[in-house]
Amino acid sequence: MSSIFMPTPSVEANTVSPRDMLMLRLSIVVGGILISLFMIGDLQLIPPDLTSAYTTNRALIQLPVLAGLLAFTFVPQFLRFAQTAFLATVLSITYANYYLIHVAWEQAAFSFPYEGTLLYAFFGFFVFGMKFHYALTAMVLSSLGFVGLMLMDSVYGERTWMNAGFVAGSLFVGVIGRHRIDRLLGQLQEANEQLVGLSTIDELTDLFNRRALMSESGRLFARQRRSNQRLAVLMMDLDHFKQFNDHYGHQQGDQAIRQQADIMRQVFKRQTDILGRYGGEEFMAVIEGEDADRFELLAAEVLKQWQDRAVSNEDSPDSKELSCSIGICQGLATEFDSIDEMIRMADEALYRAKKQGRARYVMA
Ligand SMILES: Nc1nc2c(ncn2[C@@H]2O[C@H](COP(=O)(O)OP(=O)(O)OP(=O)(O)O)[C@@H](O)[C@H]2O)c(=O)[nH]1
Repeated sequence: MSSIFMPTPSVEANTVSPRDMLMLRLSIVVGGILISLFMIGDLQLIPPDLTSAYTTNRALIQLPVLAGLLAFTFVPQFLRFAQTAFLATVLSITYANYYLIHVAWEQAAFSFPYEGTLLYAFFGFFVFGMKFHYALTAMVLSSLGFVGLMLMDSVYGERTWMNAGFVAGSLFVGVIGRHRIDRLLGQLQEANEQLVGLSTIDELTDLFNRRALMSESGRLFARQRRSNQRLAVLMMDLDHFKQFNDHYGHQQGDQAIRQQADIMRQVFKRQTDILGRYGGEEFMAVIEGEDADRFELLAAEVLKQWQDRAVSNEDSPDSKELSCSIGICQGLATEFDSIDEMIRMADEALYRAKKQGRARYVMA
């Protein structure tokens, strides 16, 4: 879950799904509704001479602060400053509430309830999803503000310091809860990344495995088709690899497979190039490009890299050095039905390369 509102350590706060954004806006509106509902209840309870101060505080400070946050969510830079905005919002409405407690005490000796402090902070911690450090800052500043208020006005009589302790203690529990959630989300994200790695990467070569290769190349094909661009599928297969394996052993065979992967990484360097192990000693590269010549040059470079390495293959009936054969299918994506068709044609070209004597490439 890559969201700024349910943050994870490795995710920067610059991407968020439209659904998360909608949920955030809805929660701000719900916060506004809650404050409005409190107003209806409070106005029945507070002394009449406090009505004006109370209404001004709620309607002209607290609700506009929430409205400001809501408006800010529509600003393009919001994601960069979301956490700061949450902190500022929580502190603004909390301190507005402190002011209300102060005014109620001063004007009418009325002990206005303090529980809003907890509700506002918890709303920030768990509904907005404030990160741990922001939640900690909110806790410290809210607690200090409350203690300052209690030093100024003994609003709750002999329960004053008990209430102050209750506020600070509750906020502390909230912050610890936030910390645990952040840690668990971080662990979840890590496990998720490992699982994605395991399910997409071939262990021996670190290239894409067949499943990932198929889905990534299908995606590239669709993209090239939409923009009527060219792409190529190169199927590569080590020559007489059975003899190599039988002669040098399976571990050396694995080493040769890794070498093929290294060669591919050296030759196909573009970020958009999709490289994978199709199975056994068969490999595939799916690449985009402007002209067919480039694809041939790349295939020739793979062959040359094997020549340069001069890895012996004693028992090979042809050349005594390890080589690979390549089948290429290239063209505008719109000329093909699917990536599967291109793979099939590249495979047929590979078969012809084998038939024609191996250590070469053949165009479909
Ligand atoms: N060491 C090792 N060998 C593998 C692996 N996967 C497949 N092989 C071996 O690759 C060999 C493939 O043999 P064949 O399909 O007969 O192909 P070839 O001998 O390369 O012959 P041509 O493709 O016609 O040139 C088999 O001996 C497999 O055991 C692997 O992961 N590691």
